[in-house]
Amino acid sequence: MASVVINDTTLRDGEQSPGVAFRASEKVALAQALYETGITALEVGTPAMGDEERTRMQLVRRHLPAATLMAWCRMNRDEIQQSADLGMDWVDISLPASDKLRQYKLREPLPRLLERLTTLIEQAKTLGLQVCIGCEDASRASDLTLLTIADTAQQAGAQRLRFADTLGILDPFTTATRIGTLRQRWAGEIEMHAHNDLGLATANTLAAVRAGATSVNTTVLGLGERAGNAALETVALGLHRCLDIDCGVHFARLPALCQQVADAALRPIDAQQPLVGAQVFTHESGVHVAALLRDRDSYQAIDPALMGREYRLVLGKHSGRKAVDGVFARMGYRLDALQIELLLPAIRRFAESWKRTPKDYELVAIYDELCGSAAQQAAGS
Ligand SMILES: CC(=O)SCCNC(=O)CCNC(=O)[C@H](O)C(C)(C)COP(=O)(O)OP(=O)(O)OC[C@H]1O[C@@H](n2cnc3c(N)ncnc32)[C@H](O)[C@@H]1OP(=O)(O)O
Ligand SMILES: O=C(O)CCC(=O)C(=O)O
Repeated sequence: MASVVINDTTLRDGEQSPGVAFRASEKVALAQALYETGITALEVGTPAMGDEERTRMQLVRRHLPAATLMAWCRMNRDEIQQSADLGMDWVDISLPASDKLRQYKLREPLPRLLERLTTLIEQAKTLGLQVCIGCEDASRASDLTLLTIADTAQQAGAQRLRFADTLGILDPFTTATRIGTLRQRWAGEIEMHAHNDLGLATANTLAAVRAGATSVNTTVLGLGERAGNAALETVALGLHRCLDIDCGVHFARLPALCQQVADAALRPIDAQQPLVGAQVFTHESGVHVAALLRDRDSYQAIDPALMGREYRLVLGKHSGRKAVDGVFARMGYRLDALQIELLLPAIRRFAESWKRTPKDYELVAIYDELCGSAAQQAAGS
C-alpha cells in the first residue's frame, strides 16, 4: 500500500480537550518529542487565538526548521496571512461542510462560500503556503456537497482535502464508502480526521486509508474535543500491523512521548490505554498464563519489545496452578503440588481483599506463612 503521512494535531485539536492548556515551553518540547518520535508533520495551532498562540507557533517553527507545520484557520484572510508570517508550510482553511454547521455558524449560502474559498486558496498559494481544505462535519454533509467543495478546491489549486468526522458518528464501513467516493473525484491528497465519540476513531482512520486517504490526523493518547481524536499510538501501530504501512514512527519512543503529553495535559494514562497503559502487557488469567509459559505468541499479538516494554505474568484471583508454579519459579522457588494447592486460594483471597495483584515480597510473605518450615512442620504434626 502507498505511504501515508501522519499529520499529528496534538498541539491543535489535542489541546482543545477541555482544560488542557500547554505552556509555551511545553508546546515546544512536545513538538520536539513528536519530531524525535518520527512524526514530522504537525498541526501546531490556531493563529486566530492571538499573539501568545502565534508566538508559540513561531517558537515551534524556530526549533524545528525541517518539520512540516500546519496552522488551522477559519475562512479568513488575516489568519491565512498570519500563517504565512509564522513560517507555516501548510494552512488548513476550515469550511463547514454540513448544511447544519453552515446554517448555524456562517449563515452564508454554499455558492457564496465557495467563491470566498477560491479567493482564499489563491491568497494562500500566492503566499507560498500549501493548502488543505478542512471539511468540517464532512460526515453530515451529502456526497454532492462534498464533491462540489472538492471541485472548487481542485480548480483553485488546493493540494489536500481533510474529511473531518467532527462529531465522531461514522463507522468504518461508511467511512470507507465516503472516502472511496471522494477518491474517485478528487485527485489530490485526502486527510482523515476522526473523532472517538463511538470509540471508532482508529478503526475509521484505518478504513479511510484502505479507501484511499493519503494522510491521517492523530493526537497523542487520543486527546481532543469530547472523547478525543484517533490516538497516534494505535493509528501508527494499526497502519503497521494491519495495513503493512510504515510511517516512520519510532515505536520505542512512544511510551516516553505519551508520558510527556500526559504530564503536560495533566491527564494520567489509563492502565489499559492500548500499547502504553501500565497493564496492557500484563497477564493474570490462568488459562492464558499456562499457555504463555510455553509460548509467548499464544496470547500476545504485539511484541512489547517494539515499545521498549516487557511482558509480565502476575498472580491474582484468576490464576491457575501453572501460573503459581511459573511465577514462583521466576522468584527462585521450586514448589511441590501440595504447596501450590495451599498458595492458590490464599492468593485469590489476597486479590479480592486488596483489589490488586500481590507484589513479589507479598507472595514471599504468603509462602512463608503457608509453606515456610514452621508452617510445614505444623502441617506435618
Ligand atoms: C471542529 C473544530 O475543532 S474547529 C476548531 C475550532 N477551534 C477553536 O475554537 C479553538 C480556538 N478558538 C478560539 O480561540 C476562538 O474561538 C477564536 C479565536 C477562533 C475565535 O474567537 P472569537 O473571534 O471570539 O469568535 P467566537 O469564538 O466567539 O465565535 C466563533 C466565530 O467564528 C466563526 N467561524 C466558525 N468557523 C468558521 C469558519 N470555518 N470560517 C469563518 N468563520 C468561522 C463563527 O461563525 C463565529 O463568528 P461570529 O462571531 O460571526 O458568529
Ligand atoms: O476544519 C477542520 O480542519 C477540521 C476541524 C476539526 O478539528 C474537526 O472538525 O473535528
